[in-house]
Amino acid sequence: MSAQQSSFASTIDSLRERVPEGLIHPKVGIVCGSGLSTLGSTLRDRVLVDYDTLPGFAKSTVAGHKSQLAFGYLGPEDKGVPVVAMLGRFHPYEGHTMASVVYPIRVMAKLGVTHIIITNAAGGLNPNLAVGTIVVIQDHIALPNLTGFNPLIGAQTDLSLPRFLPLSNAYSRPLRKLVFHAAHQLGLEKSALAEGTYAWVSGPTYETPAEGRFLRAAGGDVVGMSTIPEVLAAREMGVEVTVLSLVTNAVVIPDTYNSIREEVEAELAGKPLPAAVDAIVSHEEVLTIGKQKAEVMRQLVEKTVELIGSA
Ligand SMILES: O=P(O)(O)O[C@@H]1C[C@H](O)[C@@H](CO)O1
Ligand code: HPA
Repeated sequence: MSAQQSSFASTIDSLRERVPEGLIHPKVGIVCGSGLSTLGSTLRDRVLVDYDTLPGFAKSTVAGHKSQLAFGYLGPEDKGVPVVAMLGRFHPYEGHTMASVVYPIRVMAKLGVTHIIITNAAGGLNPNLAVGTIVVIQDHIALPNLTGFNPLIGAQTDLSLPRFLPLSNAYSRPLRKLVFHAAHQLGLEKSALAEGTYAWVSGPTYETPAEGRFLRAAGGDVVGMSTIPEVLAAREMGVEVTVLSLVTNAVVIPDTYNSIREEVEAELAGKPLPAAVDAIVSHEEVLTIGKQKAEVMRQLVEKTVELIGSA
């Protein structure tokens, strides 16, 4: 057994000691993004496991991310679906290795989840996406993956997994359909839910205006610092994935820059100054919108889980 396999074995042994038989093999895994962990409090028969008590798990260091796995049932009493939710995730920018970032996803897959719903907070690149919109991700652009920072790089420790993973079908069409059915059943307005492409960046810096323009020109609708490693690990292990991105801020992409020379010349000539385009994004803003929209995200995830359970 490789060192990594024996680490998985001890994580799962440790979970077995604490999680009852009915919940230890959940059907659906959920990853809660920045400010979106309230879902954990609505699970029935909930069992919480702190990451720092689990072999192999790191600890999340980002505001708005707890460090707990929550097991429980989601959905109506008679049709409750066993789920496991990550209340808080790991990002490479925190200093975690890629192996640590995707470790919980691999544990979920080993416990038997067939579907994973991943949520995140993201910046809007597409000007048609209002802050507060939930975007069902249909594709991604991952500059880190294309430039040697792919979470699947490394010796193959499990030969049953594919070495060359196709990603043309990474975002399950049937699951995306269920999300739209769930939104319809909840009576959400059409504008509450959109579809788009997630651009993954490493962070922790937010984009410069030129980087935002570049990612938009490349086809990105939203930009964020997480999720893609989790998608890759889940797909490698044969799990169906859907991703819901909450637009928490608009990435400012000016068409042109205000010329400082023109500003100074206008100043010297006593003419009115052109309006400056200066919007500064902050994690506090991200968390505020996350909090405001946590309930609708929770309802959407819960209804989607219910539909997965009865599909
Ligand atoms: O974990 P997610 O992707 O929800 O968090 C986003 C990306 C950064 O971690 C942080 C930036 O505000 O929010
Ligand atoms: O504007 C953003 N850029 C990158 N990641 C983010 N996560 C929330 N907002 C953003």
